[in-house]
Formats: sequence, structure tokens, C-alpha cells
Amino acid sequence: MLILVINPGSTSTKVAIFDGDKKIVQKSLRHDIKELEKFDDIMEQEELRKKAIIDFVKEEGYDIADFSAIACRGGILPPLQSGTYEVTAEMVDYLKFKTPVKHASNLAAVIGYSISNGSIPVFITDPVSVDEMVEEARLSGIPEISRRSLAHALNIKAVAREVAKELGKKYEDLNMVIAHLGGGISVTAHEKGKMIDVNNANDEGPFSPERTGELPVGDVIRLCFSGKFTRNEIKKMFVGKGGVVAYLGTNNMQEAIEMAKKDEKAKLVVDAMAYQIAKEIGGMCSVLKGKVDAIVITGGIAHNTKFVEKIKCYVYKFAPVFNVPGEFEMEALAKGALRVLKGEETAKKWGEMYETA
Ligand SMILES: Nc1ncnc2c1ncn2[C@@H]1O[C@H](COP(=O)(O)OP(=O)(O)O)[C@@H](O)[C@H]1O
Ligand SMILES: CCCC(=O)OP(=O)(O)O
Repeated sequence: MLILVINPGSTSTKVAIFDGDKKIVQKSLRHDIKELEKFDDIMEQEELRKKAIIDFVKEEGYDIADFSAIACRGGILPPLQSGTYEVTAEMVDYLKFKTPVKHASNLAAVIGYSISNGSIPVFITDPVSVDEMVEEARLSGIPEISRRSLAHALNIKAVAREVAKELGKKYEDLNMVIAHLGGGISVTAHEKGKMIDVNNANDEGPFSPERTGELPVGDVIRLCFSGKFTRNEIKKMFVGKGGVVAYLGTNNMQEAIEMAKKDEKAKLVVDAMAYQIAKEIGGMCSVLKGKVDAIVITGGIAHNTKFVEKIKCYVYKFAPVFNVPGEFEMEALAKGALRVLKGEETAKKWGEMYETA
């Protein structure tokens, strides 16, 4: 069973072809940043990215009709249960016109649905908006604002299952704190297979290579009403141009860690990020009432063991720490579609999506 996997990021689109759960080929289709900057809205990039994907399929010697399904990264949908969902016209409409957060992942299902043209099923698995939060976690302190579960759910859920396997247990039998360290950072608490609290990786938690995370709210208000910045400039300051890139001019953590070897300011920034991640992990351990079977560090930055050590020295007393560097999103998407194609799981439908766990 051939599966085409589509996973758009801010400047590239990852594509892969799987035969069952075996990866045949994976490529990162780089898009010229100047080309992307011409578009005001991420959705306007649909045709450019779609063409790149179709060209990739042809270059690899395949036709769309050869595939049993297209598996796409799920975007910022309404809160929904973990699992695999069938992409429908209504879902595409939501991602195009109604989603509250502009994010590259919103493009995946839109493009997949258009490419399939109704000829093969299109699925998403564990989108960014998987929501299994306990009710206490939703209150922000003002009734007008609810906390939202937006995290790297796809990789985090896949990694949770791998670590559980390593421990000889089921994900549903364990309590874990899992931190995904990428361009954005998600720190999540898992109680017996449910992700019961997360820092919204766009707005909360530690600062990251390109995001501020949580900020002192009074100062944010002063900045917003200073008259010096437009709404878009302020948004970019928080997501895209905040965090490490604001201090050091790079969102590449490899570069930042190199700079930190020679430069005091860079060292402080790198150490502060590790400190803030550790603080968030500690908070999630308390959410689990201290009963934590594993703390897991994953994502691109976890490739740097020295950085992981900086976090570990704060949290090692809470639970055994596992380092699972990189991300396994393409594999998780292919497996999600495969479970449905094999009849092991029934694809959830749009109507069910508004029911949270
Ligand atoms: N070997 C490495 N050491 C440190 N940081 C790394 C390494 N490899 C990738 N990164 C960093 O990981 C971040 C991207 O993480 P990734 O999980 O791929 O992104 P995302 O999940 O946000 O798409 C970037 O800041 C990148 O510089
Ligand atoms: C909003 C959570 C998901 C996320 O941050 O994804 P990226 O790191 O790929 O932007």
C-alpha cells in the first residue's frame, strides 16, 4: 500500500513515499524564502507548494493514482481527540478561511485534498490542536480567554509510544512529561495515555529559537499601545522573531550553541532557554502529582546532548530522563493512515472533531 506523506513547514515542505510502514523516499522541498515572502497569507502558498509536491511524485516515477492514500500533517483545527481523521471539504474550508492561527501545517490537508481530487482518501493524524486537557488547565484567569492545547502532538504521541515500548509498557499505563524542542517548544504532561496539559507552543512556556513563549503581560500591553508597532509587527516579535533569534540574530540552535562557547551573552541566552524549559518540565511533573515514569526530550535541538544535559541537571531527580532526538512526524503520519487502511482503526469524521477527550 503506497502512501504519500505531506508535511509543510515554514520554509520547506517535507514529502515522503511509504510502502506500508517502510519509507521508500523522503525529501525536503525547499521554497525560496523571497518567493514565500511575496504572499501575505500562508494559504496563498497553496499552488506553489502543490506544484513542488506533484513534481516530486513525478520525478520519483509515480502517479497520484498509484497511492492508496495521502497522509497530511493536521493544522490548527478546533480542539479534537487524538487519532486519524478523514479530510473533508468542510475541514478544508475551515483550514482555509476560519482557523484562528496562521500556521504552515494548515496547508497540508488543503493541498492533499486538492491533489487527490476525490480519487483517493486523504487523512490527517494527531494535528497540532489535539486537546486532552483537564478542565483545570483551561482557565487563564479571565473568562474571555481560555488556554488552548496547541502542541507538537504528532511527534510527541509517536515518541510517547516508542518510550513506552522501551520500558516494556503501554503508553496508556504510564505517566510522562514530554518536551518537543524545535523552532517552537511544547512541554506536555501525559497521564495514562492522555495529554492532560501543554504549554501552547505559540504563546506560552519557555522562549524558543524563534518564539518568546510566556511574557510579563503588563509590559506586553504597554508595547501594544505604544503606537510604535503595527499588530503584525508585534505578532512577529512574539512568534517568528522572538526568543533566541531576537537576542542572537539566529534561530539555528547549532549556531547559537557554537556562539555560546566564545560569547558570554550567547551563553546566557542558551542557559536561560534550558532553565526555562526545565522550569516548565518541573511544572508538568507537579501536574502529574510527582508520579512520573519518564521525562522525554525530543525534537531537533535534542540532537545536542550538551544542551539536553543542561536541562537534565535541573530535572533528573523527578524521573528517568530519555533523549529521543529529531522528529518522527512522517513515520507517524504514514502509520496513522495505514492503521485506517488496514481496518485497525476507523477514521474519525469532521462532525466528531468538536468533541474533546
Ligand atoms: N544537531 C543539532 N543541535 C542543536 N540544534 C539543532 C540540531 N539539529 C537541529 N537543531 C535545531 O532544531 C530546531 C528545529 O527543530 P525541529 O524539531 O526540526 O523543528 P520543528 O519541530 O519546529 O519543525 C532548529 O533551531 C535547529 O537549529
Ligand atoms: C503550535 C504548535 C506546533 C508548532 O509550533 O509547530 P512548528 O514548530 O512546526 O511551528
